[in-house]
Amino acid sequence: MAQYSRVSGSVGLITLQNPPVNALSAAVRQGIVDTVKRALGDPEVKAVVIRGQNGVFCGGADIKEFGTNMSGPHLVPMIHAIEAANKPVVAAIEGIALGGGLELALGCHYRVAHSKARLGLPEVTLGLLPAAGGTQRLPRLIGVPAALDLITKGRHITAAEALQLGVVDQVTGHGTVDAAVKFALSVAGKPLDARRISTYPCPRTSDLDALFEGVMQKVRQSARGAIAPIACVQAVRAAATLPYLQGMEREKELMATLFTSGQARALQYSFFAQRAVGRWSTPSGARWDTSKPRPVHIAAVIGLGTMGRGIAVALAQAGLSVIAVETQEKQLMEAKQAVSGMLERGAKRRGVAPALDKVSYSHDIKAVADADLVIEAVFEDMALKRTVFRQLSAVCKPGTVLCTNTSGLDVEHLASQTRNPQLVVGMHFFAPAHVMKLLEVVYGPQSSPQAVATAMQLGKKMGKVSVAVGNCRGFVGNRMLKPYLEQAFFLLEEGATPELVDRALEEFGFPMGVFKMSDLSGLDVGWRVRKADGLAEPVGASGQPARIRQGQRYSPLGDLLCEQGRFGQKTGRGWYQYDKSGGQVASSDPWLHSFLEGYRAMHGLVARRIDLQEVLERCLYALINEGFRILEDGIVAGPEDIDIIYVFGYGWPRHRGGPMFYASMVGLERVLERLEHHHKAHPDVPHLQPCSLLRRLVSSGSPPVHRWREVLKKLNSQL
Ligand SMILES: CCCCCC/C=C/CC(=O)SCCNC(=O)CCNC(=O)[C@H](O)C(C)(C)COP(=O)(O)OP(=O)(O)OC[C@H]1O[C@@H](n2cnc3c(N)ncnc32)[C@H](O)[C@@H]1OP(=O)(O)O
Repeated sequence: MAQYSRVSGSVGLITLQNPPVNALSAAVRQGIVDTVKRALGDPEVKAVVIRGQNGVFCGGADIKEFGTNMSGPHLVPMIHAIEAANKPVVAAIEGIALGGGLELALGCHYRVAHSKARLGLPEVTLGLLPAAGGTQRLPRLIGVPAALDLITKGRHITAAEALQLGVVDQVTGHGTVDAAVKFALSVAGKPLDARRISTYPCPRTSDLDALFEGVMQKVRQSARGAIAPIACVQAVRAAATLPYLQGMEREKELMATLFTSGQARALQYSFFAQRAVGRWSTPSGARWDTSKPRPVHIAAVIGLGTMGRGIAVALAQAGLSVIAVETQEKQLMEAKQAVSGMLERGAKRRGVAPALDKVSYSHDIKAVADADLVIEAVFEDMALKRTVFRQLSAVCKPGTVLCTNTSGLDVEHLASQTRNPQLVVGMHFFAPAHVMKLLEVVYGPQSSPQAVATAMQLGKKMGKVSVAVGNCRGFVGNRMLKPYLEQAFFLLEEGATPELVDRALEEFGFPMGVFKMSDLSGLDVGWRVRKADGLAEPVGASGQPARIRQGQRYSPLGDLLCEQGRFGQKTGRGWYQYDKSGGQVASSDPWLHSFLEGYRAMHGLVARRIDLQEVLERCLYALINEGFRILEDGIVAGPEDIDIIYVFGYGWPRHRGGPMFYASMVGLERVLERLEHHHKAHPDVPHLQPCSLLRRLVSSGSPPVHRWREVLKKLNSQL
């Protein structure tokens, strides 16, 4: 809706009303059309101001309407009518002007913004382009290079940057609407021809072809298969080379292709999934809206290795007082230097003062006595963690929430070491912890709703996307990673190379294939875990055959590489070779290929031709199958949790929505059929055996992913 009033005698004031972000729903668009008509038809009105209710100008088109039968007036003619008006129209921008919201403002003759407002055309992040004239007006207003930067990245800018670029005409630190009304009165009656952006020629840029070629190349590289950024470049090119109306036609054509694409559906799903994970619930009935978090002012970190340092930085940057504990004096000194450096670099990037005084350091665990919450980040060793939790339980004040940053060990077991197991949860950060957005908050059967709520809220404060998950080996992300890695190893045994497997996954959209990723994170990490699990014993030591362990097919390839000291990038050798220890550019390693040949020969394996499709099916469907098991086990509340974990923590391409969304796009029947096929070929691989939830979903008619929660509830109630 839009409300109309008259202010200061001769200014028509239009207020968009659609909380929380005044999205341009059909009702709002109709309201704008009606109120603009009214203002223009009122002889007493000399100028018009458009604002949004509750200090928010407009968050753009109503995303919830996409995929429905959209009714109501179209944005493009509505904005044209505003631009063509014979009375000045001023946008009063408070809060945000995003997407269609900014396009509406660009249709106005003037823009006045509050200093705290943020503006942008983020459509590309939803798999779209600014199709209400944004790709045609913005380059005409601020030039092609700046417009390309904003439109292809979907970057939000501050009011100060908007003023500098020429997107807005005035910035105010006080009442934006008052300033806009005053502005409107000052321009009433003045000619408007020079204020209609669509009539501007696009500012000339030297060597346009070279500019677009360069940008297109960069965009293709970073898009990893996403089509919207490419369409954005094409649309801006139309602005630079065609008359306005033809450019608008091109914008419409490109948008039509994007609008119905699977990628746009995936990205819009991801937008809502990211918000859905904040409305967490646990099987015991704890919920985001009924569980009250404890206030956390002082947080402590135990163990200042790579993870602990990153966590301390993230906590300090979020404004908490941090007690950083490392028992080894030398490592404490090194950590102090490293943390200070990270804080300084981060502050420089963000243009703020470094929060150095927020962190205090100690080698004594008793220093955490006053902390409201403690995050243990010591070496991934259960015995060590047990000791730390017993100590924490003894030294911390009553009510302190105790968290472990384990990446997969049993949170419940750690809780059992303490006097108050209900106050124990997992906070599984991803490296580097001050950069990566994902946080898995792991609740055990005894974790109190308050402890879960406290960790979830702290994650939010730290700028993380936090997902509440149940306690199981590897939680969600690493549990699903296991079958994925296992398939990659098996494919090598059967004839693939690391290069082939990585190519398939990178062409799918992962930033790095599984073997390059393994080289980056260190092969020794998984080796240690497999040794602890009694899997990675040298052949003969266990009396087990090399390729069968604990009754299942096993590939010792990773262990054999580790036995050779090939730990990946850090040793300059792994699945690839690097120019030096710590080198980052992977190149194919002839040694590895002859090693694989020798391995196959020793085990009587005959290499066969494996294509990219088989790599994708084996690796991704095995991972997805585990996702269904996780849903079946009630480890997460819905598929959105899994998808967000994979997009934010494991490099799953966002334009493919996440593994569970992808499965629903491929078609559950197809995923089931291919898993059955691969399981038949490899009956000794339990991870390829389709999980019963997948079968049940297929029997229920393969409902779309947004209906799985409901179907899951129904299926569970029938058990
Ligand atoms: C074929 C031709 C069709 C023509 C279509 C014309 C195309 C126009 C292009 C567009 O305008 S696309 C939309 C562009 N806008 C955006 O991408 C903004 C998306 N929103 C955000 O980035 C953030 O929500 C925010 C606005 C910065 C606010 O962030 P904040 O953290 O403060 O709150 P949230 O939790 O994110 O959001 C609160 C609440 O509002 C819902 N919401 C936000 N934006 C929209 C929107 N544009 N449409 C509908 N709903 C929106 C959000 O989902 C939250 O609600 P929920 O119930 O908690 O999910």
